[in-house]
Amino acid sequence: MIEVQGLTKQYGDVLAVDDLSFTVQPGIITGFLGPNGAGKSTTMRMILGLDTPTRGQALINGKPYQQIEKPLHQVGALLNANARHPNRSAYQHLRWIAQSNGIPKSRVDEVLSLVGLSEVAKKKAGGFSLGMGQRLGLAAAMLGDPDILMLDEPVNGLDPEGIRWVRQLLRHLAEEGRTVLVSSHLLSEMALTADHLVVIGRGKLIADTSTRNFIQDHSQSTVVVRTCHHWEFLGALEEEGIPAWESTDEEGRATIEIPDQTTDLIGGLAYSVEIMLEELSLKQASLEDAFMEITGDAVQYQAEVK
Ligand SMILES: Nc1ncnc2c1ncn2[C@@H]1O[C@H](COP(=O)(O)OP(=O)(O)OP(=O)(O)O)[C@@H](O)[C@H]1O
Repeated sequence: MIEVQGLTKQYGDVLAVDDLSFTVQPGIITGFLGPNGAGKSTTMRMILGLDTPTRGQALINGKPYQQIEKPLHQVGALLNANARHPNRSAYQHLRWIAQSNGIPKSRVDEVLSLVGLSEVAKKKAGGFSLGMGQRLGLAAAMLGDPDILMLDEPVNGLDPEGIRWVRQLLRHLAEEGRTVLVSSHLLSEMALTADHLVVIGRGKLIADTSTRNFIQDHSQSTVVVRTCHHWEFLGALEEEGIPAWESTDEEGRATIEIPDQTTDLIGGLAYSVEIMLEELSLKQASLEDAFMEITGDAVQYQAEVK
């Protein structure tokens, strides 16, 4: 389990992380979501003891990272997939990490096979593609067979097959009962990967909820109706106490928009009041739009500081 309590990081004038508190539970995939510059990497670095908090603390299984004995056996992290020596082979890279942490050679072969790099294990890592680099980073994170995995944007730059592979691997690791925290700036990706979401914007906590609830709360659907009996139908809606507003479609025709209703109900109402509809459709707000809206301040902020 990871516990973040009042975590704050100030870099000069920039408040990168602002009084952040959340818990990451084992057995599920937790998505750490926020636009670029929201403070995800800084938070992860503080959890891993690579950056000192200005205030607050982060605990891993009840202890600050620095107090953990054999940390690689408890926490595996992928922060920067390019952190490898270009002239070392994948095998040498992992062997070096394993050796300095008392991990047997046999485990190197195991993780290479786990990430599908066995066949290129002897090749220089400098020539690896982005996807192979991510796989090598994941192999390094799993070397100590840790209970906790923290991965910063692990699917960045991967092709669809690579993304699916990472998703399946994370699912497998969570099903084994591990704590999995994975960051991303893409809600669409996290909606498919994570069970739970911790959403931040401008260093602040915006949401800490199940992915299902987050999607339900932020994906609004609106029924759109077009009818020659425009005013009559608006009156019928009012009589039923159903809120609606007037709008126009792309061709400039008058429409009625009815939020949070189903086409079944609105179609049924039209039938019951004997009004013919020329159009009855459902407009779904994109989840990504909702995400941009709630984290919008953070994007604005980014534009200002650059
Ligand atoms: N070492 C540093 N010195 C000064 N400012 C920093 C430093 N590291 C991060 N920042 C600033 O802190 C804020 C948060 O950055 P951070 O990298 O944690 O965000 P992020 O959510 O991980 O973004 P990204 O998805 O782009 O990696 C940004 O405004 C960034 O410019």
